[in-house]
Amino acid sequence: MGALRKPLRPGLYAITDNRLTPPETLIPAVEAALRGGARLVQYRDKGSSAAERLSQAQDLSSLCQSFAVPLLINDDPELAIRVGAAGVHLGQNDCALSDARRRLGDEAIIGITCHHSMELARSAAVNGADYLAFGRFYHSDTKPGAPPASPEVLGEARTLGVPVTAIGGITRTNAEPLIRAGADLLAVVGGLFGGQPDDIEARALAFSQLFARHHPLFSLSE
Ligand SMILES: Cc1ncc(COP(=O)(O)OP(=O)(O)O)c(N)n1
Ligand SMILES: Cc1nc(C(=O)O)sc1CCOP(=O)(O)O
Ligand SMILES: [Mg+2]
Repeated sequence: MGALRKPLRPGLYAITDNRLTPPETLIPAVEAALRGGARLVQYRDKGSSAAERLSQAQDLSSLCQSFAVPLLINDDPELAIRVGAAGVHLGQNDCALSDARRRLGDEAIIGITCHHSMELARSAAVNGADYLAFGRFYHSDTKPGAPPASPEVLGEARTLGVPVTAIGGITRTNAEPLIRAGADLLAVVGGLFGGQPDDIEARALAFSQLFARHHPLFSLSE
């Protein structure tokens, strides 16, 4: 793996969910994740109106800036521009990486879903993706139909020199093999925001401690 580019640091990648982090708890929930050491945040909301999404993304953008942690917007480069987010996450059925890059500029962080495919990963790397996302690694209540992946792809993808993200059903108790296999970031919804809200910070901290033990570039103090 090369050094992480732009402001990307290895660690927990917190992804919001309009079911688990509804508008009234979104900001305290993400703040707890940031206090626990989340290194990247994604606003992913498949249910709210455009006006609600704008308001929530604005609030998240301010919060993430106060922690100096990049905020990415799922699927929606225009919303990312409107709220001054650091970038976007795009799947294979979302807008093309080249279009998003043209709209957001060279400094934007653009992550690409690669499922379990090195072919998709090579194409995303050649086209300037800032991280490659593989998954799902475990059963996911958030996205049960996501195609499965196995950890070997993480090690293979490291050879491309682009940061590698793992997603899908990840919890504190099943995360270690994914970091050891090569994940720079673990993208988590239910394993972070599911369960008791009071425990979010402790859950995030547990992920951070796993990175401290098993990722060569992780630093708790950064
Ligand atoms: C970090 C990360 N990895 C994968 C996804 C999934 O993106 P996509 O395939 O576009 O599916 P939706 O999230 O849009 O349902 C992601 N969002 N983040
Ligand atoms: C949004 C998403 N994408 C996936 C993929 O495999 O591409 S899995 C997933 C859901 C992640 O949520 P949880 O941590 O609750 O499983
Ligand atoms: Mg998408």
